[in-house]
Amino acid sequence: MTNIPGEFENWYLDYEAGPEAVMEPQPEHIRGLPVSDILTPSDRYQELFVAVQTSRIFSDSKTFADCAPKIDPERIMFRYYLARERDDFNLHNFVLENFDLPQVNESHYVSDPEKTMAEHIDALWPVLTRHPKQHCEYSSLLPLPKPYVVPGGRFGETYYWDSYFSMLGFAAAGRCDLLRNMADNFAWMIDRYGHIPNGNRTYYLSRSQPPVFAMMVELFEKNGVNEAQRYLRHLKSEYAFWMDGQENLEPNQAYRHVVMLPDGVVLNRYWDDRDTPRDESYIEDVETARDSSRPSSEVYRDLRAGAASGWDYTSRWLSEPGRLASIQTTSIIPIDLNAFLYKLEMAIARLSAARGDEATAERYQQLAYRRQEAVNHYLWDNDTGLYRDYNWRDGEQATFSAAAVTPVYVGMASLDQANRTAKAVRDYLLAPGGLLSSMEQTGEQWDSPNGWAPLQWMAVKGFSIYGDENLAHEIASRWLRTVSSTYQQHHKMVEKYNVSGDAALLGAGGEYPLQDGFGWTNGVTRRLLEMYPEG
Ligand SMILES: OC[C@H]1O[C@H](O[C@H]2O[C@H](CO)[C@@H](O)[C@H](O)[C@H]2O)[C@H](O)[C@@H](O)[C@@H]1O
Repeated sequence: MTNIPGEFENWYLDYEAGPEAVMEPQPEHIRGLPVSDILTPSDRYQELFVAVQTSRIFSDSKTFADCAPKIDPERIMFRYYLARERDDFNLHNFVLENFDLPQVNESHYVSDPEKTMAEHIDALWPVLTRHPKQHCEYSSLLPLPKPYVVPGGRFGETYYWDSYFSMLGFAAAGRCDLLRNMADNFAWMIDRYGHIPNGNRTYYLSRSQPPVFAMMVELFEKNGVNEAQRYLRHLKSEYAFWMDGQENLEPNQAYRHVVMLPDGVVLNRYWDDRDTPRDESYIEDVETARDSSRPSSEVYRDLRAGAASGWDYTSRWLSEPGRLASIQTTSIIPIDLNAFLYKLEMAIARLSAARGDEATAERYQQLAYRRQEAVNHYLWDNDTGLYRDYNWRDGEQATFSAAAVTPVYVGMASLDQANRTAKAVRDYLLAPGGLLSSMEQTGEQWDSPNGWAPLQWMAVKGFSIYGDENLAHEIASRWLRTVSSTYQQHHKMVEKYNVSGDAALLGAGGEYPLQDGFGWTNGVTRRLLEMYPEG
């Protein structure tokens, strides 16, 4: 099979600062940051945490996980043990007296209906930007050295994979300051925590999210690779995190993110180091585990691994579509994760070669080719022409979903594979309002009828790289029509959309209400408007 390089054109970065070959890690006290609290709220507040979450005094389980204590947490616990013995004890009042509730900054933002959608998006970036000085001691928020952009709504912290798609919009708006700040924050987290967490919350530290740092770094590759060089060390550290433990595996064994297949090749899966209910979805996870006959710890681990995938939740991770308790994320080798890691291997190879380190370049290129071969063997179905996830425990391929565009997007597919993926996308996923997430309708938010900005972007860009400009333009224009008609009706951008029909509908499903803001929708839409000004 002939391969088409997954290069992006070096678009429009107007980045002036000189290249820095290495960005040395700096101890936190040098940067003036407080030492992070690595206890999550459930670790710290124990019985109080369980009481608050199970009594449902907040409709969203994330609210209490994001509360900041007004005084030292140990004193709060002391007060709690005394207060709860009293007959007139009121848990809700106790929480309000002892904690500050999270604020949603952009809820006060009033859209100007006169603004075009692009102007609205550009005006929102400052509203969605958080500054390091807002850190509260003992809150679950992890301080970051530089300003960062959040998705919006209940998501008041930075999110790993969302950020790449938001960054497309910063670049289109000429916000190179934000681009650099975001990339530097993620590099800093790799130094500080050994990986990029799901988001900058203590309760997100035990997992990561789809590894897209190599794609962020690629945004700095204008005029060769000089600007990207400063992140090479971080790319290697991130790779070590994802491959941790591979050297001790035997065939059919798995450890954290790595799985050894029967022929000795290693591919990756999503994972979370904890196996308890998620702090931010505590009661939801307890109820899901109750609905399963498996040990609760296994269900919790699979729910957490599903959150690490960014597709929380989807039929891709379920053995019985529509039944969340059948979740089996850790049994699945996902097509998108392995494509992102191919991209990471190729980025390390390319940046090492540019530095004259041929031995490292050669090693990572071989790793990438090996992964590509293994994906072709286990995750590519040549009979039907589909990329699918692979269940390594039962040795079967799963159903087709929009994740199949990822190998096209990263340049890992042959021309034949890309063309056959394009045909499958047209046949099964192209809907009037854009690209559906999957063919299943389960009530989960990463299934049909929902469409999400990151999936539209990877499809548009991927098919365009492989020369199918018709399909690329078709997806882009359908998506832009969906987003702009919703914007005209509601003057807002949201997290996900129902793309199944001609009329623009807001997305629904999943474990929390639809959020507006919204980082990655804004970023992808802004960039697509630039690529396709006529729609
Ligand atoms: O609170 C539940 C879950 O929420 C997050 O997932 C969803 O929002 C993220 C931010 O936009 C996005 O990255 C993810 O793809 C969405 O499914 C969070 O990432 C999960 O860890 C969390 O449990």
